[in-house]
Amino acid sequence: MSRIVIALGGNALGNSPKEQQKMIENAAAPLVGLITQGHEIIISHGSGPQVGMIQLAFDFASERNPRVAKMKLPECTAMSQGYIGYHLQKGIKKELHNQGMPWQVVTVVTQMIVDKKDPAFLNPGKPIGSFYSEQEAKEIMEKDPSILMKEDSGRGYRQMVASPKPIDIVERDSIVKLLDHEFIVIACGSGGIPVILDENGDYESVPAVIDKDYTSAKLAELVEADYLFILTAVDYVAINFGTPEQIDLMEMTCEEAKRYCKEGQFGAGSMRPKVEAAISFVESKKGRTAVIASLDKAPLAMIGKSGTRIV
Ligand SMILES: Nc1ncnc2c1ncn2[C@@H]1O[C@H](COP(=O)(O)OP(=O)(O)O)[C@@H](O)[C@H]1O
Ligand SMILES: NC(=O)OP(=O)(O)O
Repeated sequence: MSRIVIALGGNALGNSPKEQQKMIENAAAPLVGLITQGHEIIISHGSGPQVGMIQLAFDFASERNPRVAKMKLPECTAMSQGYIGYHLQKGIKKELHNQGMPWQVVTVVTQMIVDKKDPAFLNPGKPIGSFYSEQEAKEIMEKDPSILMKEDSGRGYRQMVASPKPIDIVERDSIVKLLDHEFIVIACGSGGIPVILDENGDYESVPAVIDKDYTSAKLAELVEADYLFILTAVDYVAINFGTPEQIDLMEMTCEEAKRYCKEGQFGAGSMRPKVEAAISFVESKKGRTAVIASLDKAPLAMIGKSGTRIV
């Protein structure tokens, strides 16, 4: 029996509630399949697109109706944890029911401790929200100079926000207790709600979005997982990505992965955090393996027939 943390990418979850529910329904069978094989699973997920969408919806509504308040990033992140967690609970519960299995599935609203002096607060590098053309991005920045838009892995321009590194999970004990009682746990969604400890020992949220890949690696380490599966929108990690010389990688060692990172082979804010998270998890203890694969091919990735293994 292995303990497996599965991180679902926000961009792999589609662009609307309907698409998201469909993607999750498709993923539910292989996820439940892991449980029937005797494994224990913990699910985390991203929400870069969803957090941006929620923030934009509140900005738009509050400009038109004074009864609607603007919503800050930590609250948008909390809402995305609830919204995506709900779809995951629903999809997985349905599959459990179809297979006549008794397990319970539960989402934990999770806060993640970050360092208030993290240099990421001075250099926003996490893409959130939809993709825009260069012209649209310029217009958005002119209208609101507090917004920074940058190109994201050849896919268009997106809003960039601060993304500090995760340090510890506030609800860690609750997550472990739920696992010990055989719950299927969805936790650390959207990278976790970023909080810092104030002088009184209370947690205070900070305006940022943590990368769910780093968070998932941290979660996997803290719950002593054997495997970390990072499921996204591409089947493999590639070198020379997006060029005629693209090579999909079936496997890479941590040393090779570090070399490719140095060469700038992986998109900042997209594939690079996944590879760095995989390295950090694999190096945290002997025998740990990470796999980066597509949500579509999750069943194949789980039997080693698709995706990139980092060993
Ligand atoms: N070297 C690379 N190999 C594969 N994909 C890459 C690479 N560099 C950048 N990417 C991009 O990274 C994307 C995955 O990052 P992202 O969309 O942020 O993930 P998610 O939201 O699913 O967590 C891929 O869909 C691809 O467009
Ligand atoms: N929070 C986060 O990393 O989301 P994505 O995986 O959707 O980018």
